[in-house]
Amino acid sequence: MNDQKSTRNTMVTIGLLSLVYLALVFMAPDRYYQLMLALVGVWAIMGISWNILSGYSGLVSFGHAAFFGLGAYTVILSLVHFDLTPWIGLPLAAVVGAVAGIIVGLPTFRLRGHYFALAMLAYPLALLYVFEWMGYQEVALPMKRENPILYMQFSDTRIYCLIVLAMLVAAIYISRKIETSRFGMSLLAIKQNELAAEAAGIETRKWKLRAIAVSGAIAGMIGGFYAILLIVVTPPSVFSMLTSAQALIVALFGGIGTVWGPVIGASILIPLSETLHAELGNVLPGIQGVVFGVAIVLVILLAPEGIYWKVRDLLRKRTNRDTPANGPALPNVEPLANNLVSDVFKVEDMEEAAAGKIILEVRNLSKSFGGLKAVQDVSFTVTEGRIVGIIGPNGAGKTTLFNVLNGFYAPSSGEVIYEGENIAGLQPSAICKRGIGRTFQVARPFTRLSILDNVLVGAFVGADTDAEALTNARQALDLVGLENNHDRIADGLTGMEQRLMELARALAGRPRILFLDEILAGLGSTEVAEMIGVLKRLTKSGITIIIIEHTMQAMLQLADHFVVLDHGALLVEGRPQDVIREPAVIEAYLGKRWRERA
Ligand SMILES: Nc1ncnc2c1ncn2[C@@H]1O[C@H](COP(=O)(O)OP(=O)(O)OP(=O)(O)O)[C@@H](O)[C@H]1O
Repeated sequence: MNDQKSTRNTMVTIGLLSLVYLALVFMAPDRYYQLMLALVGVWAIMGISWNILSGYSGLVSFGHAAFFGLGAYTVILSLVHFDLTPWIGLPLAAVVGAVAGIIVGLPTFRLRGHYFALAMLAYPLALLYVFEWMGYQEVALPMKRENPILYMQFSDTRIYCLIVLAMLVAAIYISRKIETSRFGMSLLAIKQNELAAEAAGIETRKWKLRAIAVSGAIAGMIGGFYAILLIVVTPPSVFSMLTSAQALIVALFGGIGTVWGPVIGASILIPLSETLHAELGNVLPGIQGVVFGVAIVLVILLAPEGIYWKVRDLLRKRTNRDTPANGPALPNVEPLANNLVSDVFKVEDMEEAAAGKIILEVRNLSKSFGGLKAVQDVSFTVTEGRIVGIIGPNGAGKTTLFNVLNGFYAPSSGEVIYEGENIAGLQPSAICKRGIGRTFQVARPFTRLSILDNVLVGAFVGADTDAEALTNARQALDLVGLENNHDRIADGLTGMEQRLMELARALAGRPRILFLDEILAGLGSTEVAEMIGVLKRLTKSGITIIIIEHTMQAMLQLADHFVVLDHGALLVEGRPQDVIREPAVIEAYLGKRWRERA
């Protein structure tokens, strides 16, 4: 990510686009076409604003007209009432947009998915009626021809194009900065899986609020500029559904989740809709809406993530065809004997473990769902550098226990002591920040990102700077044996590679304890052996592992200590070779056939 090459490429692309834009502006035959080019810039910026919140974080907004309209009214009313120059009015509109973003975000981020999208719809509609009620049905820009530079009232439309180009370059720059920093990575993680993001130490609420503030600021500023271009502002012209829809559609059409999407979308859709409106507007009023409607249908059918990603996927497929696949270099570990028990139990290790330092102490932990006691009064300790296996029949409460230990559920009672502090009930991100990482049962790769960027998402929590995060991510890839494949795109990784990548993501946060939820699920026997080798190597570097796994054979090869749950309660705990001989464990979990084999 954030390397010099990517910054240079962005700068070169911005430079080339600016040259093309300027050439078009100066070749444009009349004012009409110049105005159209200015509008391309306006909607590209508005699309970028939408993309910063919705494209990166996945929180779809139908309400960006609220920020746009507030910006428009800020500029025009401050000029009408206070004679304030738009050069100050525009930054003021950005501040108003940012503040509005935070005010909207605070209550609305409590909602998820469709509920968030629908709630966002309400804000511009409410503002539309509020501004009408306040008597601002039609506010005209006061003419100040005596000082066109101070009041941004130029007779040459090309100057507006230059201003919008400068704002577009700034918006692209800001958006790229976000995209390639921990800000964008955090938003992408939220988009993929908000809970997993929390578990990776990302303070999701904080990043979402930052995103809506930046997004609102950009929308407010460009709304203010639109007011100057439009000369007359009415509530429907800035707060309408079409305004929000246009921001959304240029981004969706061009490519969601990338800064170039809105630029591509606006460059195609705005000239098309404006030209059709000019040519056919008399016979087909509302033709612009039709263009945007058709665009959205086409994009859903042909390229659901937009033109940018479609083209990129096609180019990548061609490149992959031309160059032989660079297979993954899996970690060089000796496959462990498939035959269990005998060679796994090393008494010396166990004695050493017993003498080790206690890193985690679970005291009388309980979690109930209504009347159901999913975890009941569970107590055990975890020794540093060891692997603790949590086992038990289906519904025994293993996942619930994991979720309480990771902060996804607050316990009904009990304590979890880590480094002298009771961490039970803290947020997942706060627990992760203290050095406790987690992987999930279902691997969740960010398919558009490289392996390195996927891992980087988890690295920010343990790093003060982006450079430190990058170093940690590379080291984590090294630990799991994926360092040679770091620039491969995550889409198309094998199940084993996805698991290793997810493990590296958790490791990149430099955890002292790692919770692994069925990390071996879906792997073949050779892969299981390889993964066991990787995990054992990790504990040699001092990491403590707590793992849920259904495959008993693998658990016996891995764990130094078993905690057995049944009906939410601790059935027995101890050394694996002792635990598997316990009649209660055989009865409740292993079954009679196990006794016959043992
Ligand atoms: N969010 C929830 N709301 C209500 N009941 C729940 C919830 N989560 C788990 N349970 C119940 O708590 C009990 C323990 O479930 P849990 O998923 O922790 O068991 P488990 O040992 O992980 O099972 P498995 O091995 O099948 O994953 C089950 O009876 C389950 O139905």
